[in-house]
Amino acid sequence: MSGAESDFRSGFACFAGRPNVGKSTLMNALVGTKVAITSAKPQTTRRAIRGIVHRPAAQLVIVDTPGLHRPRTLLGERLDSLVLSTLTEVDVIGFCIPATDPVGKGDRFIAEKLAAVKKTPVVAVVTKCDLASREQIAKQLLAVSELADFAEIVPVSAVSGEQLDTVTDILVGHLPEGPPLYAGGELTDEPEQVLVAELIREAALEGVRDELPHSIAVVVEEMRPREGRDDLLDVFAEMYVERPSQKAIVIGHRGERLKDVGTRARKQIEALLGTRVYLDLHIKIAKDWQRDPKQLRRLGFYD
Ligand SMILES: Nc1nc2c(ncn2[C@@H]2O[C@H](COP(=O)(O)OP(=O)(O)OP(=O)(O)O)[C@@H](O)[C@H]2O)c(=O)[nH]1
Repeated sequence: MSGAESDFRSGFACFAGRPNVGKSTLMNALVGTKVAITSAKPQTTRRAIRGIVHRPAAQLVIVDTPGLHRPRTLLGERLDSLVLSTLTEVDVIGFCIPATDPVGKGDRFIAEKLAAVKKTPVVAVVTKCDLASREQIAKQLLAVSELADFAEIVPVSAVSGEQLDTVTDILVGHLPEGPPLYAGGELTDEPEQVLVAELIREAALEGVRDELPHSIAVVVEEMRPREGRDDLLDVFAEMYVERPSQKAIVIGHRGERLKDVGTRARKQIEALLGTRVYLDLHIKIAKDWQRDPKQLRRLGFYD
């Protein structure tokens, strides 16, 4: 490795914190205008990626933390392996606490959970500082310092942009040395429907990748909030295989496999979009779609 390469740092960060503390806004502000929710996954990491911060000497990949965003799952029995594995897989955790609210029970609860993930350093990020006075910020920094033993504490405002670079620098400081995980151009700006389709395809391929390496395509026909419910998104998707024998594999004995695929895909989609999802998934046979230009276009593979 050359000297320049060995100075390069790359790795993963995630943000935790109570709802509404400004995690999404901060992530988007750090990533800049090129916000990309992408499901691209390096190596074995299977997390939804929020965005990638490119620096001359570093690449910071911000991943979503399902569960720790939402009190329902946080307080429920679902502070489960998914959340914990995300927390242990990242190189640094940003714990967001707003400057505007007193430190409370919810913050303490999350702080304890984060402290239990001993392996991963936690940086406390005091958000929304544009809404607080200097004294308020100073007091909050002190209160936060008493909450747990953080690697660092940094005040920031995603809205005014104050200290955004500092937050990035601090997070990057906790990344290991290593080459970029993504090429600059690899950062896609794909629409959500494409990402959702990709998550369903991934779930369908699990366990049958060898049998059906390239034969599954997924198209999300429609995504819309359930009428009268602002917490539920209906996702209508079609999965295409090339032959009846493949359909049988995907469906599995008594439909068990398809049910599993639906459940796993739904969880991933919920984590990506941060909302509850009803997934309506059907399988269709598109005979030899890989060799048919018209079908390829329909399935989203353009020349
Ligand atoms: N003034 C100000 N408002 C902010 C800032 N960051 C976030 N907000 C606002 O706070 C609200 C919540 O922000 P989000 O980024 O959605 O918070 P979140 O933590 O991702 O929320 P959940 O998705 O519910 O977990 C939004 O109305 C934001 O516009 C900030 O730095 N300054």
